[in-house]
Amino acid sequence: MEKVKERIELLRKQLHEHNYNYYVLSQPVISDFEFDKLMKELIDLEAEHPELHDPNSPSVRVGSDINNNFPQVNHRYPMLSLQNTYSEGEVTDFFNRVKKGLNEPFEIVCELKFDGTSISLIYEKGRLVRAVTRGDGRMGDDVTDNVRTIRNIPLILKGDNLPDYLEARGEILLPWSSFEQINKEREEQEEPLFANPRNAASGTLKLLDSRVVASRRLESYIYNITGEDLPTDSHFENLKLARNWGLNVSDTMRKCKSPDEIFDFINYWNVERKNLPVTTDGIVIKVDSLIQQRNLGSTSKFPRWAIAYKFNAEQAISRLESVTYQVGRTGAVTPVANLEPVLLSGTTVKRASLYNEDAIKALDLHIGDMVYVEKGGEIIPKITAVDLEARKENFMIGDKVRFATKCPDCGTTLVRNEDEAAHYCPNSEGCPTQIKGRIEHFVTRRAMNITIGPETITLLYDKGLIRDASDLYNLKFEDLVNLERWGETSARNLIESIEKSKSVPYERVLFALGIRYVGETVAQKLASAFPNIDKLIKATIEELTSVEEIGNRIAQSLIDYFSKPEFMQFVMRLKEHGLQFELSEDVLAAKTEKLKGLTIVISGTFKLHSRDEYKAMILQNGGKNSGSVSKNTDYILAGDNMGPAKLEKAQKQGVKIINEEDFLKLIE
Ligand SMILES: NC(=O)c1ccc[n+]([C@@H]2O[C@H](COP(=O)([O-])OP(=O)(O)OC[C@H]3O[C@@H](n4cnc5c(N)ncnc54)[C@H](O)[C@@H]3O)[C@@H](O)[C@H]2O)c1
Ligand SMILES: [Zn+2]
Repeated sequence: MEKVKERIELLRKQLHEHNYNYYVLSQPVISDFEFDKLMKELIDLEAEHPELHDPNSPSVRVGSDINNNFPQVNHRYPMLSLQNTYSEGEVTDFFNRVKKGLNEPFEIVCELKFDGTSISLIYEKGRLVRAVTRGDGRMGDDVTDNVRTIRNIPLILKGDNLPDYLEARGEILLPWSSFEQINKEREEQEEPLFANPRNAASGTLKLLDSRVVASRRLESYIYNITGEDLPTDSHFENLKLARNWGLNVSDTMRKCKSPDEIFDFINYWNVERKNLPVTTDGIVIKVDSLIQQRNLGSTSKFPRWAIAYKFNAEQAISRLESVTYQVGRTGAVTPVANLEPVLLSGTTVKRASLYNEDAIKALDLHIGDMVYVEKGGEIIPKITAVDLEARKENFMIGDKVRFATKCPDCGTTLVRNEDEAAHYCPNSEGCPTQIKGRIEHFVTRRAMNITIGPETITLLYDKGLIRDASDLYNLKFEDLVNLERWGETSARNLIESIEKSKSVPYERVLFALGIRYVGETVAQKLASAFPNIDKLIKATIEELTSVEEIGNRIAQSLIDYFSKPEFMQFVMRLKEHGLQFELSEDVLAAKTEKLKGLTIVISGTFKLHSRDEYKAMILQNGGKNSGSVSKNTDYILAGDNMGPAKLEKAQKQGVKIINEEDFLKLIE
């Protein structure tokens, strides 16, 4: 008995933590399948031991995505989760339960289960007034500003017979193509990758800068209409009408009458879903009639009139042939597993990522091992386990995999910092891959936008014409025109493109330098806080971390960069070539110091300007914008629906609360 209690408590604790990683941080550490297995164990144990019931158990509560960066809003109708299963038998059980519960004819609607993050779009008289996340099911985060940037969410609905009050509920997702693009950029920045499009979508929806959200190409799929005076009693018909109103309803939903028809739908989409532009992780099976739905009711966590059947992630088994290492432009070394080619989710897989030394150790990997590979949405698949049974009878088994000690490119001894998982090649000045990688980053479209490909960079590097990106500005027409396969036009084009890059604005030049952890957004933040490079070079850790979103890790990386003579000389050479190392006149002219020294927290929704506009105004006027209330807060700029937690904290700390008009007077 004591044992069971301990196990239940441990499971609850673990599941709470995984919920937090998944919903709030958008960085899960275990797979959904493993999570669902733990949850099932908890549910089964709790069913056997009703005396250990706890209303706060993760088995009876919706996992919450609430963080304190957004105002919270109550849901008029609760937003629940779905009961889920991986077993066809449980789908049949569900069907029979419904049949028994209703004891009258009924119809089922089968839909794809889109794997993103849920949203409730509130339309009043056809206008989008609010968009709220699921939160804990009873209240969610108000992310209206961000949702307004999603192109297939109409701000005004079409048609005349619209209900006065309407909640369109659906999923916000990131198509595969955008997900891969974002992860490619994060990889270049050596930022942690999103495990799958779902985490990328939920992470994006909770960003504080709507402009970044707008650039990420989120999409919505609407799967439910709630409200008073709905047009019909059929969920299916209402969704069809919603499509005419302009909402994006998938045309894959089908009506079914029997378990067999449901299984046909499941089997069809288990194959066909691989051709969809977005991720799906199962199908949802719902009772069609709204009256029947109400009669069946809900638990505190999910409706009794629906169930989700989830697809298993696809796995393959293959032999590990070797482990090789790749060096990135910041010197980070990543291990790659080379496998005997094997078919997985329709593509031939030859490589899998191994992340870092700890991941290799955890798998206890040996060359020749039979390993399980899975494609969970990553750019390249990952190894999830080793077949230990197979190892026993395996005559081909080789050495235990040990992380490389030398750089595969330049032979320098690798280093690993104490609190980091990654190994680095410290030879930033002489390691060819790093040098070429930095030049490739420097010229990308979003940095200096110079039209030159990796092959040309390698060619010019091998010929000794460039040793770093600043040498691009020394290139002469004569240097290029005589190169093999080059002509006058290509030589002239490159010279012109290089010349043009001298007018690229300061923030993009900062990004182009390729300082570890300094991505586009960070570069923008730095540029507005330190309007020229000399100020940035002189900035202390404290000054750097006082800028919004700049933490210790980024600050330390900047300090390290500017303390290396080779990088300082590089920056000076770029300066001599005439690149932009300060904010342009017009940006500077608009700047004031009216809010100098003041820290302001923004909370609630506003009428006169958007949150982002207010944020920009604070920065433009020399103030600091912070996400949470603390003893350093000077003002709270409060709109409607300010989060109750923030309000209470503000009153406790005695922070002054001002409204939109007061704020605008401050900067008049
Ligand atoms: N790996 C982890 O650490 C971890 C942690 C927490 C949760 N999870 C995963 O998340 C699941 C629980 O998440 P959840 O509560 O959001 O449930 P869920 O994602 O399994 O199902 C409910 C959600 O499905 C979505 N949905 C998509 N298409 C739909 C449709 N056509 N009709 C209705 N709803 C539709 C809705 O947003 C709804 O909220 C777990 O089963 C687990 O797989 C994983
Ligand atoms: Zn090296």
